[in-house]
Amino acid sequence: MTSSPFPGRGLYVITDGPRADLAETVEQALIGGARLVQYRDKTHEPMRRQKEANTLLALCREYAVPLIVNDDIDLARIIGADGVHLGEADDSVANAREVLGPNAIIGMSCYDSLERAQEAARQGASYVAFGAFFASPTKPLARRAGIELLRQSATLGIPRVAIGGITPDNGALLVEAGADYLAVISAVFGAPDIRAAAHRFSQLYSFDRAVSS
Ligand SMILES: Cc1ncc(COP(=O)(O)OP(=O)(O)O)c(N)n1
Ligand SMILES: Cc1ncsc1CCOP(=O)(O)O
Ligand SMILES: [Mg+2]
Repeated sequence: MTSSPFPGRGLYVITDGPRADLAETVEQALIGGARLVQYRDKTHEPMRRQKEANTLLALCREYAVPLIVNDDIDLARIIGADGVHLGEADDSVANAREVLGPNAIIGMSCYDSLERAQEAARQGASYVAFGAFFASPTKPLARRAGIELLRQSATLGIPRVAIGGITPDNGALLVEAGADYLAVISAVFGAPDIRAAAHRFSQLYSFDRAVSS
């Protein structure tokens, strides 16, 4: 099974539900340095979801940042998104790859399980996500993971994303432990200044940019 590489490390912002200023807030996060965007909307309004996802895709293209759709392989296919994020309630990596093709970015939630991550990598996932590492305001009942999982998964061979209650302050620990991306909702989209919040997260990876530039 082929998996698709995708660039770099950094801030991975995830939207959370309908909001009138969705596109503006995502643009602020992009200006602040977000390197991946996920459209996550747990409602069941297909027309609105498709319209919003299309708008975000056009915006992400302007900033050359991939757009990932949460849960919904069909929506990702219909709008031509860069990929999909799957959880334990969703379809398999293999099926998503079949539908979206070899270049799609396919992410898989692995919660606190190294075994699940190894299986996802074997099936051709582009990245795995662990967490929640901290108490999440967005998903208070999310299963918790320990930071050691990031060190234990160092040899997986695909990027590792950390999620759950991450702030610019506690995020440094996760980056140091090996998180390639920090996936964040509330500490970016709930911040009074979204661009500044995104910039603070991006700074946690500024060493990478200094090395690669
Ligand atoms: C990057 C990233 N990591 C984890 C999740 C959570 O996925 P899941 O467990 O399927 O939960 P929902 O987000 O669908 O509620 C994610 N979306 N993104
Ligand atoms: C979708 C998801 N899965 C585990 S925690 C979480 C929510 C992350 O949001 P926040 O950054 O607000 O904790
Ligand atoms: Mg899901």
